[in-house]
Amino acid sequence: MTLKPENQETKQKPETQEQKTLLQAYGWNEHWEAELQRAGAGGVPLVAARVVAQFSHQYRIVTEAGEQAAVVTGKFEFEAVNRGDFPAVGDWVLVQPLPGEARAVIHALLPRRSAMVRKEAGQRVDVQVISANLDYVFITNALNQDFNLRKIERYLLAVWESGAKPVVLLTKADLCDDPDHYAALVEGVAPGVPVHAVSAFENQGREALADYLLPGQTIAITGSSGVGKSTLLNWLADEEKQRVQQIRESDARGRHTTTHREMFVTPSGAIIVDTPGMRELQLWESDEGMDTTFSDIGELAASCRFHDCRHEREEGCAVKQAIADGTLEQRRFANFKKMEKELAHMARKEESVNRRTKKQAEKRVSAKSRVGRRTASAYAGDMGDDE
Ligand SMILES: Nc1nc2c(ncn2[C@@H]2O[C@H](COP(=O)(O)OP(=O)(O)OP(=O)(O)O)[C@@H](O)[C@H]2O)c(=O)[nH]1
Ligand SMILES: [Zn+2]
Repeated sequence: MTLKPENQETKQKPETQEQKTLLQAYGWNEHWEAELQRAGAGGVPLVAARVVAQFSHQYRIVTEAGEQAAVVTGKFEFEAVNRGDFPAVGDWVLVQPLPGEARAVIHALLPRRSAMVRKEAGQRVDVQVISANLDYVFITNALNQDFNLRKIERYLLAVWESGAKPVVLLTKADLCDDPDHYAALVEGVAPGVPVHAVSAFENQGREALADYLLPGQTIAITGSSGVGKSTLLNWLADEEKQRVQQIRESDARGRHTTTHREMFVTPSGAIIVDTPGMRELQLWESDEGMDTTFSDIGELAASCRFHDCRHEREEGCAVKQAIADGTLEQRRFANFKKMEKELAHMARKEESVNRRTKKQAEKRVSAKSRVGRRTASAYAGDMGDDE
């Protein structure tokens, strides 16, 4: 008699704990729980999942039940206006598990807390989300001849704009006699941003990263080719291989960790994102990011005699004065002007594209109300159905 309830407990308890652990290991928390409640599950039984890898039209997701392939619903695709509306690595999505089928179906996206976005100004501006819901982005720069403050400024701009918090990692500290000197230079152009010198080769500076590598925190690494990102990742994930081995012994799910993926959980519990997109990040700037990255110039500009001073040949220009007396570096100002110009160029492109996209969207809506009536039954169970 006394054995029975105990048995029941041992049967149920590990299962629910394990299932919770898997999603939580990937960053699920009260915030997402609240978003899930807000989204409401409609008529279809939907479960939460995180996107861990993205291919052109297919995703790998992790649900409480494990990892699997997924595609978006036809409705999702139909309603997407640009590429940014589709799921990206790091997104939390609501899926219909479809037992017995190879792929789950993604019905909806929970609102993003942050997004690294790439906007391409070619013939048209296309918005692409490179990764979503990052807490920190490690901006890497090497402590050798490649050290480049201007590059760091550009990355900072992109990270501020994303909504994630930037951290600058100066890699290959073993190649440098005075890492502190360079760290101070970075601090000069990145007020308030943490800067750490590290060396994967000499296992140096790892303690400083412990502040970020916390359970449930999602972190991506960016920086130019050759700065040592792969080496850094292997260094950070060193114990991961062992852990995967352990999981595999106790739970078949561990096997999934060997398939292709762009997101993994480190021994410390932090979730690392490593996608080709983050690696070859093309930098895009915005007004908001500009204000944060160049707050010093903004403050100076407030003291210029003319409100609309362009800091070129104007009388009483505080920015020019700061350059003359050495408090503002000419090169930093030049970088600021260059980015400002690129921004203006992007903004003009975007404006004309927005006008076109709006027209297309209007067409879609009127087409949808026609199609909607015909295929309403097919969508009947979909989330947020407004038909
Ligand atoms: N001295 C020194 N060299 C390093 C360190 N970390 C990486 N390297 C070397 O730097 C080179 C580039 O390292 P990777 O890790 O491949 O650089 P990456 O940023 O991943 O490069 P991509 O894959 O092109 O993006 C390799 O030759 C590494 O051995 C370090 O801490 N110290
Ligand atoms: Zn001025």
